Amino acid sequence: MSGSNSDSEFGSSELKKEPANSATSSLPVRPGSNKGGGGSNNGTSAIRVTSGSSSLSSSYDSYRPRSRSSRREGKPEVPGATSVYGNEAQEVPSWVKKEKPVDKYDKYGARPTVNSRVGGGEESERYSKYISRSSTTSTNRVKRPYEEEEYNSEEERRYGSEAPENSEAAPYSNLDVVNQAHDHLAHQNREYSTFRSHINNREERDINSIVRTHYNQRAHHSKKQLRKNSPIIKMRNFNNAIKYILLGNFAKREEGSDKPFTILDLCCGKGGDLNKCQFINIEQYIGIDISDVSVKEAFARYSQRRVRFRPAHNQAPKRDDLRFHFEACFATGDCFTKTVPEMLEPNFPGIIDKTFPVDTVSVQFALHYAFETEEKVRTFLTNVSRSLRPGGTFIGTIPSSDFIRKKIVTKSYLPNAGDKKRFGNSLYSVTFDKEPPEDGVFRPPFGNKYNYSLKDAIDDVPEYVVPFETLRALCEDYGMELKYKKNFVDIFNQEIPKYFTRLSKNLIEGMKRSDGKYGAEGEEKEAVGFYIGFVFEKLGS
Ligand SMILES: C[S@@+](CC[C@H](N)C(=O)[O-])C[C@H]1O[C@@H](n2cnc3c(N)ncnc32)[C@H](O)[C@@H]1O
Repeated sequence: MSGSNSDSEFGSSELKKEPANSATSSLPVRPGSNKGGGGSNNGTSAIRVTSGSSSLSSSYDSYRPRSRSSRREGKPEVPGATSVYGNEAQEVPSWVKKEKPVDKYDKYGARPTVNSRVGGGEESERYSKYISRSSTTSTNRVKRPYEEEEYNSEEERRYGSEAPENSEAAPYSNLDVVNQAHDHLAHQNREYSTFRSHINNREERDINSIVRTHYNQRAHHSKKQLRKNSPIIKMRNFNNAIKYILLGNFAKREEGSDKPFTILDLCCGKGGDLNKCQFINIEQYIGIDISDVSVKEAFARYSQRRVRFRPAHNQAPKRDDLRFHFEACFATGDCFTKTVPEMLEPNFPGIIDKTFPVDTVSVQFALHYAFETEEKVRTFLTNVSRSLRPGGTFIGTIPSSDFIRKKIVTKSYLPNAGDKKRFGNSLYSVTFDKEPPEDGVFRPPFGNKYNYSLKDAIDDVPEYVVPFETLRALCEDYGMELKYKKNFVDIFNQEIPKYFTRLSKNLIEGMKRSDGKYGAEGEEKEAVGFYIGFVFEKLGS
């Protein structure tokens, strides 16, 4: 069973439930399984969400942070806000200048223009101090007027076809069909098809290629399935509850500050945490992921739940429970080899000056992909640390190295794994690439690969052990101090009483156990116990 967990699940009789929290009850949220598959290039691309007008300048306006929140109304704009990313960005953010639209922005929703810059160009040098090697950056710029259509159900808006095997994505090519007519009744009646990825020549591919292809395929697949029919729906709900709790407890706006409450979601997947961001009332969201299909899905989710009617000038926004009340932008990029400015600035000029530092950096179910090399982890932590304000929090979920060590030390391996060592159950499995060390302590701490499978979510994808003490020591190097670390089952048991009445009814009921209590049980409990949540705080003042 899981690493550390106590066994006191939260009993249904212990608390009286209240109606679902409006912020969490509409769109289904996805657990740590936001996937999508077949990638495009290694560079960056982005989607900016506009405030409803089709003009370019108004899309820039939508990122104006200090003019949108009612509690900030009347406060002047501060165009040259200080940024931890230093003086690299333009002195006057270009998006303040209201430039005339140019032709390349006219084809909303169509396949975007791709600009490629080879390392050594002006852009890569500009940020070179954040990363040791020169980089190759390509950008896809696309702008799309925000959706005003409403959907009767999540299914109604789904679209697209299966990502072909090895698809090296057609970025954003489906944006123009997100509203296509869809027979959602037929969709609901269809049998659930469990996800399996189709990746050729795995052995010859690097991790980025496998991960991107996998998550692109996953994103395509899940668009055609009813989430509630997933065989791991309870685990998804449980994982989501954990993320609500972590973000709810540790993502905070700066006390006494009039800056917008901002979250940077690195490896954001399909935007499964947008609902959680609404739940904690953020004001700005920035999501980046290497899977372009996932990013496109995140954008679609956001734009379909965005505030539908902008309030008349100077009026407070109407609280429409079905809509997100924060600004958002999305970009495609490799968070482990590229810097945040490299990934954002080409598409959102001035964003670093204007929006950073942020209050929280979130990395959910993804940091294990970085532990292939120390360099990737350091690049990632540079991104985290430089993006955070002092006192800001770095919140994440990762596989537990304690859990893995226990499995190794107790030799709790499954049979039938050939000459490899494998542990797990019918829901999840971990197969070590090489013979694991007998004491379960991996030396050196990077590059310790295993293949992870989770039914209907992750199909034999390479991951790397994250030795927690290594992560802690590295975070300290980057000026971040550990505040919290706990196994998922313990987090749930300790925190759910506080959240039971705040989370949506669907989410809570979706965690009901066979004994009438709430939480994970049986094989699911072991599968969720594989993970821990952590919080680091950025030091300084
Ligand atoms: C398990 S999913 C989690 C998604 C999301 N954070 C959530 O909790 O729902 C892992 C995500 O990490 C992304 N990812 C993996 N390697 C990445 C990289 N180098 N840069 C950016 N994203 C990456 C994948 O594309 C995928 O969307």
